[in-house]
Amino acid sequence: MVDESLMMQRMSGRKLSGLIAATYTPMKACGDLNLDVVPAMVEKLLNDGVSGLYVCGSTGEGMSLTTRERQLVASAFVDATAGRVPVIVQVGHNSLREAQGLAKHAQQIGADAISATCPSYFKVANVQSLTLCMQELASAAPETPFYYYHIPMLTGSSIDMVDFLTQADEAIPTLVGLKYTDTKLFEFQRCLELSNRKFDVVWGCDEMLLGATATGARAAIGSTYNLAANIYRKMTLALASGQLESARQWQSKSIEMICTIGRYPFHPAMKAILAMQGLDVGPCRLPLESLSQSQVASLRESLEQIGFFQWSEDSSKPSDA
Ligand SMILES: CC(=O)N[C@H](C=O)[C@@H](O)[C@H](O)[C@H](O)CO
Ligand SMILES: CC(=O)C(=O)O
Repeated sequence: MVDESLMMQRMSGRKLSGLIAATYTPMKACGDLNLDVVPAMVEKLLNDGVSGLYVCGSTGEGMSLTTRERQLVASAFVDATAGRVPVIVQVGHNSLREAQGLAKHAQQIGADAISATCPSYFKVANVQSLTLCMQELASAAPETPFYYYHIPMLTGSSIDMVDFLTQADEAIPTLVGLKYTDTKLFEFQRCLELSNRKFDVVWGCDEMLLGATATGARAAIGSTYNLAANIYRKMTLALASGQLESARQWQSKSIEMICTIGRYPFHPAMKAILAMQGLDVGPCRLPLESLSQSQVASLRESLEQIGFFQWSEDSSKPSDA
């Protein structure tokens, strides 16, 4: 049975805020999980000032893991975090039954929230169908806040999110908001402003965080907050103190970093950068062209050239770097 009072308590105005890292899933060279590294990953992120973790998302390769592995990864991050920041577990699956199992497990281990993409092999074609799918999924974790994960570039379902929030509000009692990974700032703004700012709509495109912050974003979930949370924090601080030009320069550093990484297979390159920062999280699960030694060397050189290692670590202004 749904414990309404508990639900109300958990959801009463507690919105996410700040930078939430979409964590990598650490693996051994052979491709098996390497969960021993999780505590060190969590400590690094907390030291970097990250204010939440998003586990088994796109960055964490949730879709490439077995159900059991996803449960183990979720438990490892929840345990290592020990309540210091919220942990959101991504439970989307092409099989809604599997997704329900993951949702139930996430609730049992005490995840602060769950989040899910829609099924994507057979496309979810309209808002009614999306609402029904997510209702079925979220009902398996009736005491855990739910964020729908809107990422049309990967799911192929670009359903209007204002329509979805409007319909799903009643149908899904645990729905608290969205992880919005698209570039339509106007749609994001409408979602934020819907029903007297009822929903927690979290921004998911790191290279446009400045625009999203100006639009009203209070929280962002992304992959590059694993590597360079610092530059985004400086950007947000600059914006908050009216230094728009400086804020723009920090966003421009983020774009430069992402474009540099984007010249290589993206996720393996991100994992290689974490290794440069002292955290060996191994290869990716899919054979996504692991970087050769010479590619790692050239990635490092390109990052040095753009000043990445200075501006992701020190506290100087971008113009001083
Ligand atoms: C597809 C994907 O992984 N999107 C992430 C968030 O949802 C982002 O954090 C991007 O990785 C980031 O914005 C770089 O393009
Ligand atoms: C980046 C992101 O938000 C994800 O990994 O799902």
